[in-house]
Amino acid sequence: MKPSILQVYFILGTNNTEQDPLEVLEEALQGGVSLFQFREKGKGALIGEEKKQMALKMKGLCHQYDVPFLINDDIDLALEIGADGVHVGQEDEPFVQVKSRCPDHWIIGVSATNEKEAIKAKEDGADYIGVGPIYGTNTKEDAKQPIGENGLRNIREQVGDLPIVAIGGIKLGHIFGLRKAGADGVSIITAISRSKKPKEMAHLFRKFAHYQSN
Ligand SMILES: Cc1ncc(COP(=O)(O)OP(=O)(O)O)c(N)n1
Ligand SMILES: Cc1ncsc1CCOP(=O)(O)O
Ligand SMILES: [Mg+2]
Repeated sequence: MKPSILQVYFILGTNNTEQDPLEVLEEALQGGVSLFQFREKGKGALIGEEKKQMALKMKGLCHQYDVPFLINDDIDLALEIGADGVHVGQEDEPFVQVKSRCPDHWIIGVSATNEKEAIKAKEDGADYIGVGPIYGTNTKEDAKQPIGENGLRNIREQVGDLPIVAIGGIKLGHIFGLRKAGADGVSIITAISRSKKPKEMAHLFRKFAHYQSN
């Protein structure tokens, strides 16, 4: 997997916006997000057939824009609808088991909050790690204490060139510091999903991320 695919990694669930989630996703894709994760959990989250239908619509949109479509946590759904990958955390189905169930070409990401988790994910063969929360976030109810840019830097020092995406409370102005601390990209929910202009916001994230990488 090319690390540049992580440049602007947008995550969305239906409860992360007051707008039509499919419109928000399409705008974000038009703005230039490079990777997408469907993360349907928490209050009012869709389940069963409704969740599946939403996932299928989101996958269709992502593919129209040539953006890989990943699913958070729900490996069964990802396999059923033919996603392009999955993301799992430390409390989810173990990575090694997930890897053995999924096609070789899939992108499989793992969360890491500290150096030990990051090193283990690298040894296990994760395609990338989602490192955070970097800053405070209201989006994830069970989020750990923020690790800051120093925490990210320490993890980068331990994992060599393993692709890293930073996550948690990220706003546009954070990109430069995060790239400097070793992130290949940023993973965002609120800054795009609750923006009045998701397309413009996604475009700015892409522009900044791209500028920094050149
Ligand atoms: C890119 C990325 N990084 C981290 C996470 C968090 O995963 P997890 O710790 O399993 O928490 P939930 O998102 O499942 O609540 C992520 N989803 N994506
Ligand atoms: C899923 C997740 N994992 C760590 S923080 C977080 C939430 C990120 O959302 P936001 O960009 O709104 O802070
Ligand atoms: Mg999870």
